[in-house]
Amino acid sequence: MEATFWHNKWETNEIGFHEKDYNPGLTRHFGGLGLPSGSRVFVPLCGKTRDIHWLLNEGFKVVGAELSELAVKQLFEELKKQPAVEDTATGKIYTAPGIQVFTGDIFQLTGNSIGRIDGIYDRAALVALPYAMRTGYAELLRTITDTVPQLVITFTYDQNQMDGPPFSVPAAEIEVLYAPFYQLDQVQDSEVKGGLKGQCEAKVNVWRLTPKA
Ligand SMILES: C[S@@+](CC[C@H](N)C(=O)[O-])C[C@H]1O[C@@H](n2cnc3c(N)ncnc32)[C@H](O)[C@@H]1O
Repeated sequence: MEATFWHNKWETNEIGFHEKDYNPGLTRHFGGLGLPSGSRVFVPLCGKTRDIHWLLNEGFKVVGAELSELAVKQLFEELKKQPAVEDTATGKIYTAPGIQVFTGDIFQLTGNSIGRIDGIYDRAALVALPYAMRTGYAELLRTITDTVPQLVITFTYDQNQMDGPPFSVPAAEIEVLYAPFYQLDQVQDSEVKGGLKGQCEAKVNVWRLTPKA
C-alpha cells in the first residue's frame, strides 16, 4: 500500500483495525515466547494499539514503528505519557519511560537505529502489507533484530472474496517466509466471529516463531 493510503486512514479516523481491547492472541500466547520481564519487544506497524499498554503493564519495554505521526501522538496521549521528540533524517522518534516509537517508513530502520531487540509482536503488520512487500518485510525484521522470537497474528480467507488489507497470509506463505530461520508453531487457528469486516468467512491464526539453533 502507498503511504498516502495509511495517512488517509488515520486522518479520516477510518481505523477499523484498531481494537478496543487487548488482542486475545497476545494475552494467551505471548508468554509462550519465554521472554523475561524487561525484554525489549519490537512492535512493527504499531498504530496506537492497546496491545502496547498490555506489554508495558506486563513489564516489557516497547519499541514501535509507525508511519503515521498522528497515530503515534494519539498512542502517547492514550498512554498518558509525555514523550520527548527527536527529529532524525528518517523521521521523528518519540520516547518516554519504557517506550520508543519510530515514526516513518519501517523500511528505513536499521539494527543500529532500533538497538537490541529481544522479541517481536506482529499483529496486523504482515497482513497489512501486499504480497510483493512481505518477503522484504520478513527479511527486514530478521536483519534489524537478529532473528529473535516472534508472535505473529494473521488472517486466512479466500482472497478472491475480498481485497486486503488485511491480506490473507496462508500457512504455506508463513513457511516460505520464516521456516528457514524459525521453528514454526501454529498456536491458534480459530474462526473470526461474524466474518472478516462482516464480509467473508475467515480464520485468525497465531504463530509462535522460535529461532532455529
Ligand atoms: C492494519 S494497521 C495495524 C496497526 C496495529 N498493529 C494494530 O494492531 O492496531 C497497519 C499500520 O501500519 C502502518 N504502516 C503501514 N505501512 C507502514 C510502513 N511502511 N512503515 C511503518 N508503518 C506503516 C499504518 O499507518 C497502520 O497504522
